[in-house]
Amino acid sequence: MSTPDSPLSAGDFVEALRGLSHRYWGTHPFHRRLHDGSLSEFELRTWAANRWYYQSMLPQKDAAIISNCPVPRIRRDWLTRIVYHDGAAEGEGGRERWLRLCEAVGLTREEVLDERHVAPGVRFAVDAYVTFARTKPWVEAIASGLTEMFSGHLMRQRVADMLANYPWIRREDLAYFTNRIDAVSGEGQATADIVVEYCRTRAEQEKAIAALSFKCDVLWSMLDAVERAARKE
Ligand SMILES: O=C(O)c1cc(C(=O)O)c2c(n1)C(=O)C(=O)c1cc(C(=O)O)[nH]c1-2
Repeated sequence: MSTPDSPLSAGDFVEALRGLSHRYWGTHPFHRRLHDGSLSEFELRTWAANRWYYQSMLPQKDAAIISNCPVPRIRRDWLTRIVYHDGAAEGEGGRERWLRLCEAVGLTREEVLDERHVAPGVRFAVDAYVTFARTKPWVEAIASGLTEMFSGHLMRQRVADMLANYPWIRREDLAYFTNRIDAVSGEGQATADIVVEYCRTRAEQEKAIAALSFKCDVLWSMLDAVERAARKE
């Protein structure tokens, strides 16, 4: 008989995780405006310079997961994420592609790298994500990254909408997203498989759901802070 303490089946567990999709930042008003073309150039620059902080901290978040994880197969997997963002050499990788997008919207590398535009709320939210990965059990940290299950569709839409609605943005400026779309679909599934494999008890499953919920709050708070910072001009 199923009780409140009995583990969810793998299917129900994944459904419960997917059920958080309405909390994902895809529906945030600022993202809606990014997609429908109504952002000013200043708002676009504010978005790109702030999201830089998220992009730049992802390798440290993934390194924290590796440092807490005793499973070689998973550490190996997470290493590829670090190399994906940092690149195999200087001037390559997701980090570099994000900087190119920043330049395309009119920012200099210098003003992105020195973080002068990063809003306090964005820094606070991103730092909370990194601290989560450093201090929580590795499987919860991995579960918090499951927002990637929701991001493939959003990124595909973003490329189409930005090309249609900001005529001065070229396809090559969006290489960060076009490159990321393929990576993300595979990674989202692989992450879900790991979370299902390692969260066996109901308590572990609930922690994973809470971790994904926390991450939705991180992303949502980032956009709240970006929206406010972009009002200043
Ligand atoms: O453009 C997006 O909407 C979006 C969302 C997310 C996400 O949902 O966390 C990530 C990314 N992009 C992304 O590019 C990326 O590298 C990434 C890594 C992670 C993570 O939590 O480890 N999320 C995301």
